[in-house]
Amino acid sequence: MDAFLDACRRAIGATHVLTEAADTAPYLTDWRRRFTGKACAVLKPADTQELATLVRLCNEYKVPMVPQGGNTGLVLGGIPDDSGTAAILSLTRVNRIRQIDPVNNTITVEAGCILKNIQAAAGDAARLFPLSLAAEGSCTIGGNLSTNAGGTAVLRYGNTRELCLGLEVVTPQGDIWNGLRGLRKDNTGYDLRDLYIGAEGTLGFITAAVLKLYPQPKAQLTALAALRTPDDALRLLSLAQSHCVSALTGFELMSGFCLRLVNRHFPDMRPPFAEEHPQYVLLELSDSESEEHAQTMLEHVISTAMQQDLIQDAIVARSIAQSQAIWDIREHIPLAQAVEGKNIKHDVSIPISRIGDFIRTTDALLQQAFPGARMVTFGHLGDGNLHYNVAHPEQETDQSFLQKQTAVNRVVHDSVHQHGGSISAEHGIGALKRTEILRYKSDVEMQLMRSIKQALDPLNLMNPGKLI
Ligand SMILES: O=C(O)CC[C@@H](O)C(=O)O
Ligand SMILES: [Zn+2]
Repeated sequence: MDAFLDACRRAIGATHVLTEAADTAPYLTDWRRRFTGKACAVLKPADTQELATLVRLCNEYKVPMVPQGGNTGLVLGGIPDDSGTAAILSLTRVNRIRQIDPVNNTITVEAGCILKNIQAAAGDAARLFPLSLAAEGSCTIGGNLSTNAGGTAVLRYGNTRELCLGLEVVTPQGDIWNGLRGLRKDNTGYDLRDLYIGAEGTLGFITAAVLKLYPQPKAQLTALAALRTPDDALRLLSLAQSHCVSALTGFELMSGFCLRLVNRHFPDMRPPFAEEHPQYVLLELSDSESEEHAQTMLEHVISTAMQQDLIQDAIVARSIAQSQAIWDIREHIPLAQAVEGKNIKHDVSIPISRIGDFIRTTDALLQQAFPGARMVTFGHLGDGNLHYNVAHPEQETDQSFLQKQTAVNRVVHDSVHQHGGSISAEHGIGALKRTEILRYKSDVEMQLMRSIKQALDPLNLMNPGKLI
């Protein structure tokens, strides 16, 4: 191990090879503090070349590698196991914006770029990079690509996969594949780009990407509606989609319990309604014409929904500050959950038409099996993606409830499966869901995935113990 670390120090400079406990600690525990792993070192290369050199060294010394970006993941995809054999390859210094091409509507960025910085660079060029999620101030695009992250604008712009035109990747052997093509059409063989996106670093490490840019909308409007049931929210979704078509860029469902949690832990944040309601929906419109046009569309949707008794109350933000206040409530749900205690997360997708039935059935099954369990149900309803998280009963501690994780997962994931859904919509599989997918994917599908892994990474050094 000493020889390996010395070689790493020669390759990237001793200050970028972290081995002291105080230096490595922030890289070893996940954001939710569910698990602390061990590593022989945290290696911080400056660029693709240095990363490739480190990967070659890891091959030579047979050191497993765990890639890490902003460490905001929710499924333990960027945390090593507790054997202490792996090296963490932190991409945070590989963070340049290489190029913006406003005519091609593309931006070329390195994996360690923080998402918010990419949005800002696009904004400076009068363009929009639409990927948006609560962790955008610290998550990195390499992690977004490796998990095929979703977020709050997938309804209109798609997930990270759909925003990516090309990749640069360091292969498991330490070669550099330059696939940084900014092409919208390219039918020249297997789509390696799509193979690497969502592979969670198990097939190689993404070091840079060409991303799509869009025109900036002329106006953005946010509204918050109060409703009785998820089924009413689905009817509202149909209404808003048929009236606003592609101008509807966000449609987020939040249960009354989610907003009570936010208010409990962030007392300034509460929905601006006189009474509490069972469900809420945040709608966002991005309009290419004008503020007035957006206003007219949104008011039409809301008044029609009120006439049809789909919504009980609603507020349309009149300023950027009001819009931000509504988004703040939504974005604080993950934070409020973290303060409340460690819950059992399920990031699921269900055919949109079956979501009402999924929530009703699964709530009842859980209440029967785990009386007092509290469902924190929210998410990107327009994408059929629910965060169906289960928090401990008030009379039980979170640690004691976590012991029941496998049994809780069984109820929820079996129900997801029965409703034709997926057990990971946007967070990935990581170490946390790795055994779960074995239950729901066919043997044929798992065997195809294993064959790909074996062909590309025969030594199993790339993020071992994750996904597959
Ligand atoms: O806390 C969660 O379960 C979801 C986090 C994130 O995907 C979100 O939509 O805010
Ligand atoms: Zn989400």
